[in-house]
Amino acid sequence: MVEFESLLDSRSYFTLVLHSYAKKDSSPGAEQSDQVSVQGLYAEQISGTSFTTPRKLNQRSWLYRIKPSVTHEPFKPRSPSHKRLVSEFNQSNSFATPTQLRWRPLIIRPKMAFCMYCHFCTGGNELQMHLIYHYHDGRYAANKSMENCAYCNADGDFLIVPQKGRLWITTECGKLQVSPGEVVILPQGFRFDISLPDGPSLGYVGEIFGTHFQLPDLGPIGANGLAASRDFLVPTAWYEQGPRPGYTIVQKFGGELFTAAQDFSPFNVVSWHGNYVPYKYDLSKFCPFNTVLTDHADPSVNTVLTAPTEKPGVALLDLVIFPPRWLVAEHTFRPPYYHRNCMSEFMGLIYGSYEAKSEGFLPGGASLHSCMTPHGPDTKTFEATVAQGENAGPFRITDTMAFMFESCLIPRVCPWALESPYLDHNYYQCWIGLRSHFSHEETKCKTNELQDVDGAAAELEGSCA
Ligand SMILES: O=C(O)Cc1cc(O)ccc1O
Ligand SMILES: [Fe+2]
Repeated sequence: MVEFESLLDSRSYFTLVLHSYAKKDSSPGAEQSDQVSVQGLYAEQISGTSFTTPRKLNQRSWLYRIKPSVTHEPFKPRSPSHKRLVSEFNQSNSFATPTQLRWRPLIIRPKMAFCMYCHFCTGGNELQMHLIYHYHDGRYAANKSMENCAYCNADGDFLIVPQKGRLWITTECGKLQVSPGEVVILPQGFRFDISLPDGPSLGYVGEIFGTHFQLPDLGPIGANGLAASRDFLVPTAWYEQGPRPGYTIVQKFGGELFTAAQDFSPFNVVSWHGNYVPYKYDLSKFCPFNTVLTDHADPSVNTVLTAPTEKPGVALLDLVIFPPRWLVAEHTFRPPYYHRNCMSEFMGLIYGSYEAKSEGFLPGGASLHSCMTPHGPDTKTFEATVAQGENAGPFRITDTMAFMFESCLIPRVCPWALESPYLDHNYYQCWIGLRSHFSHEETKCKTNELQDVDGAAAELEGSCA
């Protein structure tokens, strides 16, 4: 593994260029693309931003490979029955709903490989945004390693959040082992395969289009805190040689799947350098921030990565986490407040329990609170907090990792997510028991007291006159 230092610091004008060589002396020559490349390798560039994107945001890498990616049979559409599962969402095949939605954890059906059966449960629309941005998120379930095939997402970047079972991901830049508690970014265009060393694997997938993730600015926090760039890891170069008859590239392109046959492995990159590369991050390395005296900080305080839009501070997708931490706020309602948000919130739970939900939101489960949909702690959480009284001592939230994908786009929900047996039709019930704690009598009394004080003050003034 190589450290990803400063790669994500888009503000650094001198972005450190990473390089990795799987074989001695396979480093490129003085030029990116030598006429006779070092050790007979083909030089191939992969661009994650347009050629002319300003330098501080420009992302590209040079891959030095045994055979170039272009050496394959023509792409053919995959069978229509499978296309349905990954098609982009539009007004006719998905629904916008302001209802609070929650899904139970998925149970894995037999023989599902990651690349073929992504169970996306929500889609995005572009109505409120520049056309280039789309967004959808959901969950994956797989119990079969990919064999003799690689997946390539030509549309956008995948953010994968495993919840159960490790993922062994081979990419063109090398191998990444990603465990629950870690997240991995597979940027647009990179070919990868996923095998499942622990058997069945569950988790969440977000996909962003037209932009890439970066570290959030730290503002007044200063130069340190939240996710540190040195904790993002990229793979070291790794390659396989020799014929691979019947090898298939599965390419997601415009929301549909295509396949192309080739007779060699796409993982034939002997060395690479550049700043466009798959990477992973261990969420336990995150340095959270929080309230230290009163009031509840907005969850943005613990943003791991952000995919920005052109509007300052408005994200196409923020990855926010709720990690173990101390809650110390004095006479403050500590759980998440009741709220409605112009941003849409998709949440998942990797392990433990979530501070706003006493039951029903399980590891592997998911919830969706769309733009301006009211939500907040369930009745039990509220009542337990009130019962604790105003002066609860410091309390450590432990053994938990929840996360949120927060987006300025309004998700559209696919029919199979709304008709899913995992949908919790009783979700709304968790708030129905919230009763009024307001007492008109007490208020009246307090108002009278105030009037008395006013009266006394007037008397005092009068006596002074
Ligand atoms: O809705 C949620 O549970 C996420 C959330 C947590 C929090 O502490 C404040 C706002 C918020 O949206
Ligand atoms: Fe929320």
